[in-house]
Amino acid sequence: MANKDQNQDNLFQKVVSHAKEYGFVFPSSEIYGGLQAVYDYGSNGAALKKNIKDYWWAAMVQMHENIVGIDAAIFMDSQVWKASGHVDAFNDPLVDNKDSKKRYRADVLIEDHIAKYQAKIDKEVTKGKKKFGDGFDEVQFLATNPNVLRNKGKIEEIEGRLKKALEDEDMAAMKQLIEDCDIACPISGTKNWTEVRQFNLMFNTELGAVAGDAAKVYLRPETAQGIFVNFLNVMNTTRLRPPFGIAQIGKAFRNEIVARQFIFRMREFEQMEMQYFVKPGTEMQWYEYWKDLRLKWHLLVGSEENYIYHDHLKTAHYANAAVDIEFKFPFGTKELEGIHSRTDFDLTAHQELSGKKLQYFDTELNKNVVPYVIETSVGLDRMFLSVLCGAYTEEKIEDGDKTKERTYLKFHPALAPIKAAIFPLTKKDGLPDKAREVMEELKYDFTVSYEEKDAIGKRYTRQDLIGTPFCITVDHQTLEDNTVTVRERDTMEQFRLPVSELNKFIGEKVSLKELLKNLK
Ligand SMILES: Nc1ncnc2c1ncn2[C@@H]1O[C@H](COP(=O)(O)OP(=O)(O)OP(=O)(O)O)[C@@H](O)[C@H]1O
Repeated sequence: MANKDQNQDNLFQKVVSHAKEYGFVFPSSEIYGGLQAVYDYGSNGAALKKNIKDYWWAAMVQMHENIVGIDAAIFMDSQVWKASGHVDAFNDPLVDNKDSKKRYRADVLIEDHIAKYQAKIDKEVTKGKKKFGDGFDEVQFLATNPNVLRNKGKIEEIEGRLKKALEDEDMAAMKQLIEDCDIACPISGTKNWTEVRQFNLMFNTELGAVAGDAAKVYLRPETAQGIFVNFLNVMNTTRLRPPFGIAQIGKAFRNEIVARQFIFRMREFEQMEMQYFVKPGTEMQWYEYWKDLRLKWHLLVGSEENYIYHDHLKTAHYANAAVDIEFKFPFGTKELEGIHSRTDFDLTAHQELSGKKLQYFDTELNKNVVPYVIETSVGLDRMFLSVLCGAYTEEKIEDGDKTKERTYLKFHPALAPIKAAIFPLTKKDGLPDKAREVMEELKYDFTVSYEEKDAIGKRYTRQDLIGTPFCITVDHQTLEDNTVTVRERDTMEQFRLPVSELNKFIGEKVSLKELLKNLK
């Protein structure tokens, strides 16, 4: 267990370093020390991110004739966030240590404390395995060992109290739990805590130049509300009626208290959300449809063993069913995408506060109705991280009598930042000119790169590290018969192709159509 965790920790550190070293993700304002939980995307990262967006947009908007895209502003009337419940309820419990001045999420402090009891149980199991060897019966051991039972009891007790305090939004109970658990600040080592209080995750600023007149506005914490407030505009301009969807990709901002795990939890991030408006009573059928289709979308570019569904037993105040698609990140299996049946909560709330009817005329019922909504919501940055973690591959390869390590990013070609790299074998004999000619043929359709520095082997390695699926080498034979060597990233196989066939060959491999026609 400990070894496995250690490997996973190492793997995560490697992915984070790789992302920086090869131009995928940099800490924001790094020359000034970096801004916590804010990141910039480098040349390869920006290209990968764009390809993920295109993949999502094609699957959601282009492939569904009843789904359209919009691009709403980040700033919205602050009444939007009153109606949606964010002003009153988008909170996390927060506690400060008075000595270190460090701020924590109270529930996370308690969960980290619970993890210590779990670690004690794991240690007992390791000891048991050592002692009893092949005769070790783990189930029996867990059910009877007094140390295990004591620690299990502690976990159950603390979890129960935490759950109740969160449900009741009882901050005093949360503080009491921190005291009863004797939790010390990891930085100062003291137990000198402030009261636990609710902390609203929305950032706010002022709109308007004249002091006093300026209105408070929030940076949107989700893109969904931009869709709800445009429900009528879209219906009126597209003539769509339920079932239909509105999709959007855009930035969202949350002042997360615990910002860790790289781009998994950021303060500025992007969401790809779609709200599907349906006739009341049909929502569960559409919920199942989207639950199924969204997982299939992930599986087309990822390995099946990395994804699971996690049904929510307790749903948010606005939902009557909710499921997460979770991904096995190296630091744990965590939410990647949420599919929520949001009922008519949002439209009804906006209808009440704005006084505008947010309804459609249902011809079967012969009356105006507020539709129900199924939402699919995936973080673009989290998707990026899942794709990066899934692609990071280290393997041993035989090279004569030596064994070498090879690291590469096994992106699906449709997502790879660069589709093909073009190399002249040498810098002599007119090969660079010929290679430039090949590049000219390809660059209008694909993102390609040209390299002539270093030996071919080194150039292959550099492209492997950024996940380029094809390397194309122009050699002396090219000058005679206009064929090139194509080397495939994953198999490292090489074969010759006429230059005239390259567009078609690469086009099929990276085509969203080839990928998405399997999305059924
Ligand atoms: N701080 C964040 N950084 C990056 N992505 C995020 C962040 N918060 C949410 N997301 C992404 O947006 C999606 C939808 O947001 P939603 O409000 O359902 O998340 P959430 O349940 O609050 O997430 P979590 O429980 O991880 O905070 C999430 O599935 C996730 O992919």
